[in-house]
Amino acid sequence: MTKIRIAVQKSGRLNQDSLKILKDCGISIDNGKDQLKATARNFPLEVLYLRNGDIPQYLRDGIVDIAVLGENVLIEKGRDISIVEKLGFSKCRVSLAVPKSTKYNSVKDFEGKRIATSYPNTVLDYLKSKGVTADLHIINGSVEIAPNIGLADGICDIVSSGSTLFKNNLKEVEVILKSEAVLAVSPKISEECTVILEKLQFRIKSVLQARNNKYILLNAPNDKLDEIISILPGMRSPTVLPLAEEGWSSVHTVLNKDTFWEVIDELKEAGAEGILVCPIEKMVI
Ligand SMILES: Nc1ncnc2c1ncn2[C@@H]1O[C@H](COP(=O)(O)OP(=O)(O)OP(=O)(O)O)[C@@H](O)[C@H]1O
Ligand SMILES: O=P(O)(O)OC[C@H]1O[C@H](OP(=O)(O)OP(=O)(O)O)[C@H](O)[C@@H]1O
Ligand SMILES: [Mg+2]
Repeated sequence: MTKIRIAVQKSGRLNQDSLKILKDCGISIDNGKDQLKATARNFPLEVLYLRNGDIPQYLRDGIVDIAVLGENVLIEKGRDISIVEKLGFSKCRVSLAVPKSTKYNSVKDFEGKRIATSYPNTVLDYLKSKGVTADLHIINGSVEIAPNIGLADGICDIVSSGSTLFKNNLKEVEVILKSEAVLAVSPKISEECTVILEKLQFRIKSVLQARNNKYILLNAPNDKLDEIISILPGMRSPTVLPLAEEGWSSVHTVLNKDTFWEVIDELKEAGAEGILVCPIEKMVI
């Protein structure tokens, strides 16, 4: 039987969340200790554990059909590879930073300067688009230390909370790109594997939808129902059921987690009571 091959980061920031999304899709993977390859028990899928930075080449060569990796890595070394799904975790940005004490006006200040980075293509493309030429020092890790040891005038690296920059007395001056974990597909994927990918994508979408939404139930006096319903976005229109107590109804709907608290505040204001918020296991639209 044909199996789709997926690359997942062997260890590091993407590993656990990548496996969690497969698990939430109902796919069980038997993992032996230090195993570099594993097979799913209940889905035609094989997992290869690889370095994030090596994955674009495996996709290009068709060694793996699909992969979970950082979008920033694709921008750096896999612009020819398509993304089929953004997965919503490992959100970060790739930015230029300089020592706090450096006076900074614009990206032109990098002209002729030394920049330490693990993302040379990303930096070069960005600087080129701004008409700036700089001298790159390519290093694979601990990039933020470079200005402090005299290796560079600035850096380009991943920033998330900003604490690594802060600890190294650096300030973020330009955001080159924003990134998150993505599902990417090999240009060499077969037709049979494309069919399996479609099934997997359908499950992933349901999982992501569920993660992004909450199910809410509330009680409302009937004379406030119209106002309360007008506040609710919902999948279609909310479900309204009569309560045992005369003059009251129970309203059920789905709320997006981004607007969740604002909507709850408005609902309370409009007279909603006994608001219950429940996680959604899967959401098929
Ligand atoms: N601080 C961070 N916050 C959020 N996401 C991050 C952060 N650092 C890295 N990432 C994202 O996670 C991905 C993997 O980062 P990680 O540091 O685990 O691996 P790596 O050292 O870049 O790769 P490799 O697997 O090749 O060793 C990055 O490509 C980026 O997309
Ligand atoms: O803005 P922050 O939240 O501080 O995150 C940014 C840091 O996280 C990443 O390093 P990581 O911890 O993955 O170490 P690594 O360099 O060994 O990959 C990245 O290379 C930055 O150094
Ligand atoms: Mg890292």
